[in-house]
Amino acid sequence: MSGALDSAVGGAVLRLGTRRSALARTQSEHVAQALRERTGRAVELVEVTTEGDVSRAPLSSLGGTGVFATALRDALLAGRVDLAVHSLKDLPTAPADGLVVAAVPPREDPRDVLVASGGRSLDGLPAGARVGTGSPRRAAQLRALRPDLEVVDVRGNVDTRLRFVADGQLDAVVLARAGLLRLGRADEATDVLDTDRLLPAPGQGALAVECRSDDADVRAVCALLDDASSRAATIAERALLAALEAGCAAPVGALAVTDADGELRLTGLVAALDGSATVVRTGSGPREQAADLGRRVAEQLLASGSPALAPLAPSSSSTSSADPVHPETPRTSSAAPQPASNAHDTAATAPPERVHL
Ligand SMILES: NCc1[nH]cc(CCC(=O)O)c1CC(=O)O
Repeated sequence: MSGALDSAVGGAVLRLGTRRSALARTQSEHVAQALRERTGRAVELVEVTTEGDVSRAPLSSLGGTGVFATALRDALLAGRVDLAVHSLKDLPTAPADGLVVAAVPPREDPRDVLVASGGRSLDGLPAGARVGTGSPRRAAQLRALRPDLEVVDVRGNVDTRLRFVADGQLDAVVLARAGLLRLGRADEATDVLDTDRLLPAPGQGALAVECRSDDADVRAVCALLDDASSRAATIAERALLAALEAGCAAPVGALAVTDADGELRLTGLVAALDGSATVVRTGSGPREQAADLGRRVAEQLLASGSPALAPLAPSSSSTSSADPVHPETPRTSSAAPQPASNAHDTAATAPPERVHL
């Protein structure tokens, strides 16, 4: 079970824990194949059922969809698997005791896309069109861009969401381009939403390969997959998210890119859930100080005094819960029927779900 034993026998089979969704399996297989190619080691996928896949569960930590990560992390800590692949945007920002992100492989396209019936673009959707997303970040930015659309709260895996459009229940859905690319379905996108229109979630498009901190063998193997620029970008984005989680309850977007001189440039956004206010700040700095950059841009956002920044109600943060997978049918967003009001009122009556997808 231990890393030491694996090293002793040399080339022991690496057990890679994966969730069972098509996207999770594809991402895991992608990492498994990269490891096989670079190391010649055998890698087998071990399916781990997570709370997020089977039942309603409380968030395991402030601000994260820990439901997706917890069972994989438990399997790692129990020695049932040697490594696990997460969508970085689903991984809680709080580090897990005894575990380490051993690799951030080269990031896929971080942008969101629209998949609309009739091949429509976002601008081409008629007023009143029903657009599905389960993400407060996407909902808020969609409402800011197109207040005339009806944003519908949908849950379910990528295939389920695409089916809502195919069978006419919805006019469109918004999804991560990275997920569609990995599933070989990127050609179903009808509008690629540039990041100045819809800023992605922190970590979107990136994977995290996690293993036990004391497993030197697996850490060394995984290090071969690490991409310094993807890692630095996601460190900055997640530092921004972590700093904002401590201070506000609004949906958050963040994207860092490496510019021509090798510096990181980070854009962060918070939005009122109803789209009535958004605030965007940017900053840049050396890659080696990515976390500082994230905290600095977060401070600028917090200092903006924008009504988009709903203060975090003392009692709300630990009790809010989210189930990003079920039910499987679209339902009108709980935020939609509320009269447009400032973000402070919204936070007081209905704390937004602490899910930053
Ligand atoms: N929680 C859902 C989730 N987690 C990661 C991805 C897409 C892949 C990525 O962002 O890396 C998705 C689907 C989506 O947002 O459309």
